Amino acid sequence: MTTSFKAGGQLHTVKTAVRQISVAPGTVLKGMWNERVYRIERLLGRGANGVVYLVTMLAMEENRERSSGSFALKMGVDAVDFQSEINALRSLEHQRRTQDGRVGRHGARPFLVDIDDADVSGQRIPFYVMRYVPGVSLKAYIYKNGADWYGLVGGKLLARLNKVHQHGWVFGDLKAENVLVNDDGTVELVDYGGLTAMGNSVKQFTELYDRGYWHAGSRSADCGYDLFSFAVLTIQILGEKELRERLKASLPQTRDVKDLQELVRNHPRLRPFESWLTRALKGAFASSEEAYRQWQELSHRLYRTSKKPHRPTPLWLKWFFGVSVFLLVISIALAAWGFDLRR
Ligand SMILES: Nc1ncnc2c1ncn2[C@@H]1O[C@H](COP(=O)(O)OP(=O)(O)OP(=O)(O)O)[C@@H](O)[C@H]1O
Repeated sequence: MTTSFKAGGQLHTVKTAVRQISVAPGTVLKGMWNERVYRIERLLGRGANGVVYLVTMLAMEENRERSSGSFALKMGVDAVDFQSEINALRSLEHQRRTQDGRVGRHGARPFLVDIDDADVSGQRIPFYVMRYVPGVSLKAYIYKNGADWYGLVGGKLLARLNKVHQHGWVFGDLKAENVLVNDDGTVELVDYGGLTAMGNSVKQFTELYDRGYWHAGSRSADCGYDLFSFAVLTIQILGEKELRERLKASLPQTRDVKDLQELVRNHPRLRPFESWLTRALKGAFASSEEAYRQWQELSHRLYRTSKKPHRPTPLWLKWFFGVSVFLLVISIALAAWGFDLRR
């Protein structure tokens, strides 16, 4: 759960109202001010601040509706709740247009497409439209494909964070749900509500991944803040059960980064990453560029010395193997009973 600068009671009211938002697939929404039209395709996710749907933008051409692309549309209860996310996306969009100079090319899709209100069952609902990121959460990806893939995917996530840092930002609210991984292993970040300019104070974060919560440093936005969250994320993905047990056994006031370091040291899946994780937890990397390079070196070394990440065996191959073994056993049995198989 994300903690933000809202007062506790107010946050609770927002969450309850957000839970009640539900729009059926096929519903067509029209923005009240910009008059763009969207068809709801399916629910993508639900958070504390809003509900996100996959939508198709519809354009009218010769009195007929024509689809003009897929996007993610986030609805909430109060436009103020979206303000920090919208500001962040606006800044990223501005940067994309001015610095990258690649508008319109593949891979340079807009961060922010529209901001408006819509009438949903007689209620005015604020929404904004952003680029759609295909994929599943990092946790779901590793659960499906196996922990061996973490070295590769973790490297791609660090490369993304490095890019954010190079543009003068800190992501701020890094957590498993905000990292989406595509089938081909492409990693993208979603929910820019925690994006903070370097040097300012991070205001939207999730306690578990927060450096301040572990008494390991301030909430001042520097690249070490995101690298710390990345280290906790790694511990959570590779040692979830042990981390949960540790959290249950300690009080938030007494939580200490040493608990995390000890967990890493004693966990068979985390120990190979110990040197890197210890540096990230201590804030000892000079830059995320250095952190990325060291992660790549380490995971290549681990990849070469351990077994290669396996791809799941296709079902047909398992059946083929099973049937072959069965036929072999039958043949041996028949031969043993004196049947001449050549007759
Ligand atoms: N652009 C996007 N493309 C695809 N899926 C998205 C996109 N944005 C959000 N989602 C999905 O919707 C979920 C909720 O969105 P988001 O994290 O923005 O909500 P939130 O209310 O800010 O959540 P939190 O409780 O973490 O603050 C995400 O975890 C993700 O699965």
